[in-house]
Amino acid sequence: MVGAALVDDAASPRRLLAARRTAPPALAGRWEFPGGKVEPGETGDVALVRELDEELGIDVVLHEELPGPLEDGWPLTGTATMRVWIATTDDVPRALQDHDELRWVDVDDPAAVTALPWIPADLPIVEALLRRLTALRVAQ
Ligand SMILES: Nc1nc2c([nH]c(=O)n2[C@H]2C[C@H](O)[C@@H](COP(=O)(O)OP(=O)(O)OP(=O)(O)O)O2)c(=O)[nH]1
Repeated sequence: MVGAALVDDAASPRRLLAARRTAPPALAGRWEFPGGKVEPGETGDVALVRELDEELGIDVVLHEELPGPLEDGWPLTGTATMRVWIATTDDVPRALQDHDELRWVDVDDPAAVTALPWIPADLPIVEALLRRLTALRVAQ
């Protein structure tokens, strides 16, 4: 799997896009990083650019990857893993597929961000991401 931490500005991120899933029933209503499955023959970055076009109707630029504890990024449930990239877009994301709500959340309010009902496997990713985004801001 691949997912995007879509932010308003790669150098000085203030807002992060969370997306609320519509399916399957066990995950509907939970927030996640937009993205999906890498198809045969695709690299992860190519798959992520395609998924964001399909799901949100946006062209994205991928910036750094958020390193996870595994070679393939972050553990999800079962044996699945997800690589996550910080991404930006000049377009306005729309919930075209797989989501019923998109929300720009405030990176400076980590308690509010982590209080959203994320897919449980995403919470460690969200926490590491917030630390990384804060570090990028401080470096400015
Ligand atoms: N997209 C995404 N999937 C996640 C996250 N966290 C997490 O556990 N998952 C799981 C949920 C699903 O079982 C799987 C991704 O499935 P998906 O429906 O988004 O991707 P897909 O490419 O198979 O589906 P589709 O776009 O063809 O509909 O990974 C996350 O942050 N983003």
